[in-house]
Amino acid sequence: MSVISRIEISNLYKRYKNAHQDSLSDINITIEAGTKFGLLGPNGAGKTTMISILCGFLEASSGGVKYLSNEGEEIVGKGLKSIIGFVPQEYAMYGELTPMQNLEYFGALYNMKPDVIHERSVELLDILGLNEVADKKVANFSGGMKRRVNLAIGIIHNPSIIFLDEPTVGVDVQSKHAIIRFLNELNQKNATIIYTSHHMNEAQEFCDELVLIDHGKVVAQGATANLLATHGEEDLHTLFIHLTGEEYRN
Ligand SMILES: Nc1ncnc2c1ncn2[C@@H]1O[C@H](COP(=O)(O)OP(=O)(O)OP(=O)(O)O)[C@@H](O)[C@H]1O
Repeated sequence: MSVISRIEISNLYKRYKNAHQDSLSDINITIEAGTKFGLLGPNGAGKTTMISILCGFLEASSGGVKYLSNEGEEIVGKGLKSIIGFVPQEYAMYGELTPMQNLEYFGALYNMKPDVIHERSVELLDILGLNEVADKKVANFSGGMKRRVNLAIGIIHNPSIIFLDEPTVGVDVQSKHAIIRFLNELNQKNATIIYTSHHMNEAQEFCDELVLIDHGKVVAQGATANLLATHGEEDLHTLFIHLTGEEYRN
């Protein structure tokens, strides 16, 4: 399998059916493999739309996304599906099943062998502090536990590019800490992490690179430290307000 070198997003536009304006407009971004990349913006900015297009769940209206190998070839089809992991904002799991049963189910969808699924599940549940509840129904779990199960499901097939839509929303400090620590560990093992968040402190600490979008357009992009220096801001929260304004978004 080819190793991913970068993701190139060029002249990307998205307008939903019957919408009167673009949800994404003229997006041009290159994401280098191995980065921790933040996709930030206020409510309705277009973050979920962008992640959905990047993962292939949604079609762009024009322009596109290319996953390129080290040899400069485009990675497509099954080869691409196997290297992408997606952790959605909503809980994508079966409440009546245990974490282990959920992982067995989703692992099978990736055509993983049962013994490989089992080994990987035991490892993930252990790392994410879920081994003691591996045989309990997910429906009774706390928000933080469900988020950790969501994460384990999204990466059961050991993807090298991991998309996460608000992975730390609505969880306690302990789960948030465990999730971020685990994402850092995955990144150290060369996984590319692309995530959205509303937590500016967390994003500032976590991301090497980020893009800030507002009303479907890129308003800033670059290495986190460079962006702050260029705009003369001390932290991402202030830069965010400076670039996107203070009015409410619906
Ligand atoms: N299925 C859809 N049909 C029509 N418009 C949509 C659809 N999904 C999203 N939109 C619109 O596209 C824009 C971008 O939405 P999107 O959900 O991508 O933003 P977001 O940055 O992820 O927001 P949030 O932070 O609230 O999750 C919004 O104006 C939204 O109303």
